[in-house]
Amino acid sequence: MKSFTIEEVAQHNKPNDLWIIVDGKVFDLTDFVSEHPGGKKVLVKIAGKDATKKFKQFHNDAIMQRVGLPMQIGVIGDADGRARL
Ligand code: HEM
Repeated sequence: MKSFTIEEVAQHNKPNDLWIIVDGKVFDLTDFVSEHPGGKKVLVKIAGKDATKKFKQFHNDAIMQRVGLPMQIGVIGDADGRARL
C-alpha cells in the first residue's frame, strides 16, 4: 500500500482532485464526489483533510467496507514508508 504524508494529501483539495483521510487511510474521492448520497458540498469542504470524525458521525463500518475501501489509494505514513496509524 502506498504511503502519503498529510501535506501531500492536503494538495488534493479541489472538487476535481479530492482526497480525504479516514482512520489513517487515504481515499481518492474524485470520481465519487458527484455520486455521494450525502452531497458534494460536505466533501468539498473537507477535501485534503482528515475526515475521520465526520465520516464516523454519518456512516457505519459497513459503508466503509462496501463503498469506502474500494476508493482507498494508500495510507498516511512516514517518508520511509512505514504506516503511521
Ligand atoms: C470515504 C468517504 C465517504 C464515503 C465512501 C461515503 C459514502 C456515503 C454513503 C454510501 C452514504 C449513504 C448512506 C446510506 O444510504 O445509508 C453517505 C451519506 C452521507 N454522507 Fe458520506 N461518505 C464519505 C464521506 C463523508 C464525509 C467526509 C462526510 C461529511 C463531511 C459525509 C457526509 C454524509 C452525510 C451527511 C450523509 C447523509 C446521511 C444521512 O442521510 O443520514 N460523508 N455517504
